[in-house]
Amino acid sequence: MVKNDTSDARLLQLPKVDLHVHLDGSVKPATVLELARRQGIALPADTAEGLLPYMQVSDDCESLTEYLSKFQFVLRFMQQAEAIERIAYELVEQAAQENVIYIEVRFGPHLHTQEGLLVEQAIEAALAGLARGEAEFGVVARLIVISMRHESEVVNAPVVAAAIRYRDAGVVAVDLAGDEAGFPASLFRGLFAPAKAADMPITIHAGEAAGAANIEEAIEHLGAKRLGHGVRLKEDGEVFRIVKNRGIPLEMCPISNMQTKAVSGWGVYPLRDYLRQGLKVTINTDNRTVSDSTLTKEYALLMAHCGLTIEEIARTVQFSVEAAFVDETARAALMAKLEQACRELGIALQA
Ligand SMILES: O=c1[nH]cnc2c1ncn2[C@H]1C[C@H](O)[C@@H](CO)O1
Ligand SMILES: [Zn+2]
Repeated sequence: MVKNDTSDARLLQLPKVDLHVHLDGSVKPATVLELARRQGIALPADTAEGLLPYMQVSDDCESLTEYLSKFQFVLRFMQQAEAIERIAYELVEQAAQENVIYIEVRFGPHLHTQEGLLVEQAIEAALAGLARGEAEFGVVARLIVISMRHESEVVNAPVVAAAIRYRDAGVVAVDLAGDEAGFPASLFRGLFAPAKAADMPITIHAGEAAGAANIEEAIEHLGAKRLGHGVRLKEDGEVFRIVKNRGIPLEMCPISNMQTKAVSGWGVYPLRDYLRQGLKVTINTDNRTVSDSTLTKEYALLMAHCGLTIEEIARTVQFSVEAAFVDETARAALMAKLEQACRELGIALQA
């Protein structure tokens, strides 16, 4: 059994970077209790523990589609600016508790407009919560704006446009998430063209619930600079070479990948092979509540099940710093923090 508190205490102390974490998948159950009371919404349970079955997937989750069904419950409580601000702030707080030094939080602003909030207001609320968290906890926190695959171009185009307008205010990239098997990347070439034209970084969920063709499409036609998951890259040698030769980072999320059945188990999880074959692999949580994840836990599971060393874990954090959507001054500061801590912890980093 691998415990949440890992056997190597250095894992908790290691400075971390979370490049792929969804806001609505990382809401604390205790916060839902309070928001429901304040918003006058009835709940199916009256304790944080009792809410978990509604907010977390179980081990017998069969697919990404089933995994995605968990988000409906929590989105009901995230329709007001105040709630979004608080949840963003609390996500930075959760990250700080395990020594995350940089976090890119992602959310789909249109999902928060069911009660009249504007996309812009949702973005501003998330940015305000991240800024408050950054000021209080010292974790540099930025926002990625998501378009959802099941939404029409009429809904998604203004989301991408808004993301571009908020670029200087803390939105660092745009993303495409949701049902990958039902909505291939090729449907979204037009959607991301304005982001490409504005030189706004693009990351795309690809190769999670569908094959490597989506990865190729995301890179060649949507303009992806990073890939969400990319687990199924190994299915196509040519696409593998494209990702490797261009140094495109993979935002892998191991626990989530097990739950959505992107792979059939830890024994065939390709992360270590990808790393040893020279891919820029990063390790992320995806959804801290839905997946019951922390980075510390992801690292411990990878060491236990896939044989990663703590040096390899630190190497992935280095890749995360290199892949972060920040300016070079901020990147250098993050790298210096990581290097200093690794020296103190006795973890050898690659030069
Ligand atoms: O792992 C994922 N793959 C695809 N879509 C996802 C994943 N995790 C969360 N989402 C979706 C559900 C959320 O409501 C949405 C915005 O965060 O993004
Ligand atoms: Zn994701």
